[in-house]
Amino acid sequence: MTTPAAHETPDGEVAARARGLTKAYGSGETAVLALDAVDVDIARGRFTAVMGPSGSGKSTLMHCLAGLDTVSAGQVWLGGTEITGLKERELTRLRRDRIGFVFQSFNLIPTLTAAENITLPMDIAGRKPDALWLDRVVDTLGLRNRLNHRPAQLSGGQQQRVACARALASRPELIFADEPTGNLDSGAGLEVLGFLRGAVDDLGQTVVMVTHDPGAAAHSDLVLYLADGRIVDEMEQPTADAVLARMHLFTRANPRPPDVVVVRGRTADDVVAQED
Ligand SMILES: Nc1ncnc2c1ncn2[C@@H]1O[C@H](COP(=O)(O)OP(=O)(O)OP(=O)(O)O)[C@@H](O)[C@H]1O
Repeated sequence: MTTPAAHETPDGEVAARARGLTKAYGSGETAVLALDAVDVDIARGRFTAVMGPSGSGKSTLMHCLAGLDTVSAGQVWLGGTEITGLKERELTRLRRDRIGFVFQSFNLIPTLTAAENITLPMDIAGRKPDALWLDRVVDTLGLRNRLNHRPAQLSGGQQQRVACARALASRPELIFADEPTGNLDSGAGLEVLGFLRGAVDDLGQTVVMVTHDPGAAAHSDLVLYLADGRIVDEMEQPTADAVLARMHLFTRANPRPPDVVVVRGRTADDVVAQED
């Protein structure tokens, strides 16, 4: 590994960790506290969804965990590497070598074929893809017959599958997906979510997905709820109904969630019972 490890995290099962993660934009009266002393562990080999109202800090959390944004205070680790304090060049290398990204808008290069798009980050890095792994990724994502197509010749769902394959190609430690189904119809969205689920279950990958969609979050193992820059709740083994009920609880009963977590539970019935 080329990136210097400053401090080791105590737990090898954690793919990413933040302690006291604080991010403020601007200063003085116009300052915005996007993240307010967040502590979070992203478990290795799991699918974690991050939800919360618009402006709650979801993208900022993802960007800080991925080393795309600097932090105002606190520490972030990727695996055993503390990334807070790394120089931009080191961060660029770390992102390239150890993190995969899937964006809402696919971000494919229109002049390249699907195959070329998939291997582009590794080509830029001068790394040779592991052929067996790449084969497995291409087959898992059902792209075998589309490898010579350019993005314009592919449906939205197929383009996002190419983007997923690109994120997986280097077998990264962590994949961040920011609203990966936001530009897809529900059928194509379900397909992509199924593939992200498969990347965790069948390929042993770790996925963190930002989403507004309870149906998408239901594909994850764990939902983290952000509000006002803080993690205010979490839900294991979510269902779409339970996620929806929890969202309603925050927006209807507690537009500004309290300091402490007051509601835990899995089903809509649980939430209604506690509201009563
Ligand atoms: N570059 C920036 N400069 C100033 N303020 C910013 C910047 N980026 C984000 N913010 C502010 O930080 C807060 C958190 O933003 P963030 O984009 O993380 O929220 P989000 O939960 O991802 O929202 P959305 O669901 O709408 O994408 C918001 O108040 C936002 O206006």
